Amino acid sequence: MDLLPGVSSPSDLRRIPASRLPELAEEIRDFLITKVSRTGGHIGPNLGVVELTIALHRVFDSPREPLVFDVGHQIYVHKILTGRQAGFDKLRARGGVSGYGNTTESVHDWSESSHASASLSYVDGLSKAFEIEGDPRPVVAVIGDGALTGGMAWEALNNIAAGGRPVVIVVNDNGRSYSPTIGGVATRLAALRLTPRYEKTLDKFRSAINATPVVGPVLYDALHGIKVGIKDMVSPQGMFADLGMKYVGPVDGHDVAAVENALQLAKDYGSPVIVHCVTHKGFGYAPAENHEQDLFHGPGAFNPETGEPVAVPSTSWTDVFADELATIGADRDNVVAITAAMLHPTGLARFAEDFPARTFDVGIAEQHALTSAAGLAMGGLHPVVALYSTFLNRAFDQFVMDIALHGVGVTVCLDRSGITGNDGPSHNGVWDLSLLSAVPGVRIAAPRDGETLRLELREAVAVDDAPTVLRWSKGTKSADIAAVERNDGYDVLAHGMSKDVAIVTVGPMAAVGLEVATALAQRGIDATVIDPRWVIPVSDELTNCLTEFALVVTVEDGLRLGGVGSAISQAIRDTGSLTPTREIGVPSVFPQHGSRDEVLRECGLSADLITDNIASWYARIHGPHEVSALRNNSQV
Ligand SMILES: Cc1ncc(C[n+]2csc(CCOP(=O)(O)OP(=O)(O)O)c2C)c(N)n1
Ligand SMILES: CC(=O)[C@@H](O)[C@H](O)COP(=O)(O)O
Ligand SMILES: [Mg+2]
Repeated sequence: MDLLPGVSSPSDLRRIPASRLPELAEEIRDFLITKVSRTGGHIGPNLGVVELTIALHRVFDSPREPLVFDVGHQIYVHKILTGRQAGFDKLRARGGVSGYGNTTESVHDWSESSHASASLSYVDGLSKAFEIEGDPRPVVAVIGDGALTGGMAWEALNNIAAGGRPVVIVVNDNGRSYSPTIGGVATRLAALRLTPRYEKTLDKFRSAINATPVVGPVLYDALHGIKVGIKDMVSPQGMFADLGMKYVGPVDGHDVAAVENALQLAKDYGSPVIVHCVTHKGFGYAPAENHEQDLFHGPGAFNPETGEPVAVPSTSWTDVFADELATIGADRDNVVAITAAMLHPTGLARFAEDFPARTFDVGIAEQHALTSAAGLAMGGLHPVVALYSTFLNRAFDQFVMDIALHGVGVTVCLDRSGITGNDGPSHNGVWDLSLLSAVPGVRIAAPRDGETLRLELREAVAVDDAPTVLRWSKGTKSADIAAVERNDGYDVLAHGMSKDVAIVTVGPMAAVGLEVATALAQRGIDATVIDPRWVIPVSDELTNCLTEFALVVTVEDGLRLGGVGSAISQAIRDTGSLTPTREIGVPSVFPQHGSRDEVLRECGLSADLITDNIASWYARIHGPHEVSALRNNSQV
């Protein structure tokens, strides 16, 4: 009889006999493959933590003893074991479970952010809180080898190691981020992975001691300290011991009993301890295990039998960037590329293939990526840093103080800008325009289609005395939209017959702007659609053009507060013009996961809602009589 349907809480799990846990693990794997093949998601990372998560919930009493998952993309098994199996039919979609932690879904979840390398800081804080409250309960972080390459993890380790509090850090070491994890930390972990003899020694030691009648278990505990000593001798783990952290492992992360033993040891230890679990991303599912690029890190929907993708391939914004950067790389040998452990997702794989010596994977280390880029630029090169927009947030200071302050020629290319949707609030790339428009000297372009992306990327890498930024959305690129008039400071995409309304669109909102203009015309309102291309700084040419209109509306897939619209309105006001302006953008909220279109609509960024708003603003500003007169004129 299947076990999984009977598990809706960790206490249900703990009632299952240890001998049947491998069976449960297989049921969970089948569940994951069946569900995630339909919805898409992080199948690889979650197949790698099935046994680990079972062991976690058998040893620790969640939620009283917190389990914090780093990034949270590997949290599906935790959700399956904490009463949320039904939510997987709509995983990452509206009405289903989110793809990361979600405190609204369950008390078992702690962090909702999908930004890596933060889990140790959460548990540092939680452990300090419990200590102050006189509560000796342990806290647990599960952090991947990739997330361990993020600087924040080491800031936290520095604090945890000195604190003496019951913090258990489970290193889920599968040797991968998307690609093989880079750097000294990864190399050290790999060396540790090669010393499995430690676990065997410990097992023999434990079984010998525990076999001693009566005094065995007591003796085992009493010898705990010696075992720790043995650990230090048997397992070279200077990396953590030097920090004052005890170390258990390396443990076979797919052996539930071995992981349970190691976790119990760590829990009993009562002070900061690392449990090093060696796992395999995609474990138990051949299409994932054989997927060299990223072991099915986060595919879209796929055929469960073959692993083949279901979606029909289309040209993405990322594809256009990848192609154009490789072409630029051939023309300009001083152009180099930097990724923060996302070579393929950001489109740098082609450049890396053509120019391996000019491509740098710095690990999940966006702050370092930017300041290293400043160094590369100071050294005479032109770095192109490719990130997802949301991950730039954590490197804002480095952008301002290490790049912009020095006026160095670094180009930052932000993929997944704007609303991404299914990856939840922490993945939307909506802060970039507001944050960066405040930076002195920055130049920001928002391509509206593939052609303008190519053009603006070339323009960006030609600038060597200021930071340049390009930002584009997730997924299929917009159809090319030709300008009906091209000026230095802006493109006109559609001319109205009068100066009723100017709709200034940022990037891919151009297509929406043209839809709105057509709809307004049917209501007797004339709209001109304008794409600034380079949206920050606002060009004088654009500002002067806009002051001639009766109403200026900007539309951007980014925060309304402090976005491009704010900058344009301010530029118009600074001329002394009284032209009324309105800014349409993403409100300052954290929208829940859903499709991009669903979330854009909720934010008021759908063509019909924009049309209604512009019509009502126009009527309110210019009076209904004028609108009807206009309507009469336009019918002439
Ligand atoms: C700050 C930040 N940068 C980039 C990412 C994108 N990202 C998500 S998972 C991942 C790899 C994580 O590797 P690891 O921690 O080893 O976990 P695994 O996928 O191997 O389980 C990356 C780079 C992120 N979530 N956060
Ligand atoms: C976990 C993580 O940060 C990424 O893997 C995220 O899921 C982005 O996925 P896409 O590449 O599909 O936008
Ligand atoms: Mg990993």
